[in-house]
Amino acid sequence: MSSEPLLRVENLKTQFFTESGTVRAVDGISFEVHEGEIVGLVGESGAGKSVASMSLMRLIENPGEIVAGEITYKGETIFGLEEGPDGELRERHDMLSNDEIRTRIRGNEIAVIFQDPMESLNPVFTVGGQLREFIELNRGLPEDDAREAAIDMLREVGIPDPTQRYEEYPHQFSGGMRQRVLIAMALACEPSLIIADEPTTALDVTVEGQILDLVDDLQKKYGTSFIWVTHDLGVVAEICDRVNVMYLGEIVEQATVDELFYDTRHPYTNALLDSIPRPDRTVDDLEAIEGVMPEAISPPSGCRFHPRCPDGRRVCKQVHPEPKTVADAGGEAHRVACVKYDGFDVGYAESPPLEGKMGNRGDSASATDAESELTANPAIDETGGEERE
Ligand SMILES: Nc1ncnc2c1ncn2[C@@H]1O[C@H](COP(=O)(O)OP(=O)(O)OP(=O)(O)O)[C@@H](O)[C@H]1O
Ligand code: NI
Repeated sequence: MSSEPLLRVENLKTQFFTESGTVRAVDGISFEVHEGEIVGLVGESGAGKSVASMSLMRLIENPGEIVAGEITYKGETIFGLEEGPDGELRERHDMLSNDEIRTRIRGNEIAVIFQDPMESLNPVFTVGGQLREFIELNRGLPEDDAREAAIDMLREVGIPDPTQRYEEYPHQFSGGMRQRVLIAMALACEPSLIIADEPTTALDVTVEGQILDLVDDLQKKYGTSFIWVTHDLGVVAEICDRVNVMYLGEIVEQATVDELFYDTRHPYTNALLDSIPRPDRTVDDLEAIEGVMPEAISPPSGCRFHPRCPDGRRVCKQVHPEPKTVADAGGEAHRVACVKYDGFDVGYAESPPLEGKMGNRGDSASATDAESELTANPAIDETGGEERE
C-alpha cells in the first residue's frame, strides 16, 4: 500500500525493569496500520501482544518503559527519542504530551477493548449510565442527547430492547452482551483506530463468531481501523486483513492474511496453524507446539524459536534474524525472520541440524558433528539459559 499509514510503529522496544532482571517484552517490532484495515497481532501467551498494544497508547507503567523506537499516528509523534546535546537519548520535542495523549488521543482517536468487560465496566452503575457518561465526557453532549446516543449505540451493536437494557447492570448482561457494550463504548467517539485485546477469547465459539461478524459489519460501516490481538489464527482468518505473528517480543512473520495462510514461511507460524482446531480434524490430530515459550527475561540465543523449531540448525542458535521481505504479493511485502530462506545467506543449508531435531527433515549429513559439538542435554543451550520441555 502506498498511502501514508494511519499508524506506523518502528523498532519499538518496551522493557520491564524487575528485580529478577530486564524483561524484553517487546523487542524491536515494526508494523503499520492503514486506514480501514484490521491488523492482527498473534502469538502465544507472553509473546508481548498486550505490552505492544499498551505501548501504542503510552499506557505502560512502572517498572515498564518504552526504551526505543518510534510510534507515529496521523503524522503525530506518540513516541520518539532524539539525541540531546550531551549525547543522551531524550524524548523528542514534537512528542505528544501526557495531557495531549489523555485528552486528544485516548478514546477519541484510539480506543481499546479488553478481554474482560468487567474490568472496564463498573458493577455498581447501570450499563446505560456508564455509556452515557462516557459520551457526555468525550463528546461534550448534554445529558439527554448523550442518553439518546447511548441507546442508539446499544442498538447499533445488536443489543435487543436497548431502551430497557439501558437501565440494567453489567451482571444482568451475558458475556457476549457485555463485550458488545464495550464495543459500543469504543465506537462512541468514532475513533480512527480501535485496539482490541483478545475481546472474544473468554466467549464460546458461537458468541465469538457473532461478535466477529458484528465487528466486520461495523468496521465496514464506520471505516474504523483495528488492531486485533489474539492467540488464535482462526480468529485472524476470520477478520484480519494483515497479520503480524509475534514470538518472544519480536515479529517473526508479517503478511496479508491470504499470504500468511497460503504461503506460510515461518516454522512458528506453521506450528500455530497446526494447532488450530479444524472441522476436518479430530482433537487427536491437533499438534501442540512442542515445548513452552521461554521467558522474555533471558531469551534463547540466535533465533528465539530455535529450541522448539523442527527446522532448527546450528546456525539458528548463532544468528539472530531480522525480518526480511521474501515475497511481494501485489505490493504487500511478506516479511519473515528465518534464516532458512534465500537472502539471509548465513549458511543454513550447510549447517547441521540441532540435536534432538535429527530425523525430522532427513538431512543428517553432519549429525555426528552436531552431536559432538552440542551438549548431551537438549534442554540446555549454549547461552546457559535453561529451557523446559
Ligand atoms: N508489569 C509487568 N512487569 C513485568 N513483566 C511484565 C509486565 N507486564 C508484562 N510483562 C511481561 O512481558 C511479556 C509480554 O507480556 P504480554 O502481556 O504482552 O503478553 P501477551 O502476548 O499479551 O500474552 P497473553 O496472551 O497471555 O495476554 C511477558 O513475559 C510478561 O511476563
Ligand atoms: Ni495479552
